[in-house]
Amino acid sequence: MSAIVSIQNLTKTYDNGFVALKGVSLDIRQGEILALLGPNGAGKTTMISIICGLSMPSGGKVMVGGHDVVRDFRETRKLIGLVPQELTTDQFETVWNTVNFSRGLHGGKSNPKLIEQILKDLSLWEKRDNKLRELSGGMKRRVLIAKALAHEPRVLFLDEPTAGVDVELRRGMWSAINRLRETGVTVILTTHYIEEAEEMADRIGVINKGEILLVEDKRTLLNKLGRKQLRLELKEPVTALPPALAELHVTLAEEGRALIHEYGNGAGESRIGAVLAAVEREGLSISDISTHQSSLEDIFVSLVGDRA
Ligand SMILES: Nc1ncnc2c1ncn2[C@@H]1O[C@H](COP(=O)(O)OP(=O)(O)OP(=O)(O)O)[C@@H](O)[C@H]1O
Repeated sequence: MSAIVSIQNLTKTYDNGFVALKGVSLDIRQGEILALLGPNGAGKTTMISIICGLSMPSGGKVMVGGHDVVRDFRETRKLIGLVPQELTTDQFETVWNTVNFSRGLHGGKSNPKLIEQILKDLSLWEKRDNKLRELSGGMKRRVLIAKALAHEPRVLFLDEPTAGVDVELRRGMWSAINRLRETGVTVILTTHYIEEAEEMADRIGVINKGEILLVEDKRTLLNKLGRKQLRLELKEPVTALPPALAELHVTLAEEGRALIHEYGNGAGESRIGAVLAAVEREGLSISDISTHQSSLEDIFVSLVGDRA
């Protein structure tokens, strides 16, 4: 897949001397959903603002659809839709007018059929004649997405699309965003909800203190860094771990009432069979067995420390 957004060695130093981006390089692939995770102040908004031409880079280069975001600002802006966190448009305007006007603002020819489709996709069609102030918070957020889509961008940036939105609506927005991807739009979203990244993203980028810590295919990331844990509850607690089990990297937990065996790519080959056979040989009785796989959240916390 070719890169629709190419970021090379991007730096940003604010006027007060604060270095918000320290040489970020990243290729965003045509048609993917990329989730950018990072704690507060990591530099996500700074990076998006530069890509969207709202802020000047201090160094490095950003290309969108083959155009330089500084030199060819008009060209790149046409290709980009940005969904900010807050709705700043006229609250007394209707949904239809707000979205339709947004298309005109970007120089697009009137296209009522397209606006109708966007509103239907985002489940806003029934509300098209309502004023924005009459909508719920979740609906207002969807109006923001509709506005950004009205000029048919090829790349859509969503800054915290579901912050403060209830679980049901969040799921609705996820499916709306997935439908967008099916139409070939590249989606970059920032989120604090790890679950959102886990659910939606093809790739995950982790940014911290102005640096990209990693960008990885979601499945690869979970396989590479995710650990699995086998847990055996013992009927009778033991005071010491039999050497045969210690050799298999089994540890004792809960004051001798449980045995833990870590495996998975991050912790070497699985030797579950050998562990179970050794438990049997040692004459230990098991009352329960469970396994646990570390989540994206575990991985994220281990990458950026407790600032997540
Ligand atoms: N205009 C500015 N002048 C000086 N420093 C700034 C300015 N704007 C942002 N910063 C600083 O740059 C850093 C990165 O901010 P940015 O908004 O990009 O982070 P973020 O990852 O989007 O955070 P959040 O998750 O809280 O939205 C922060 O430490 C912030 O205080």
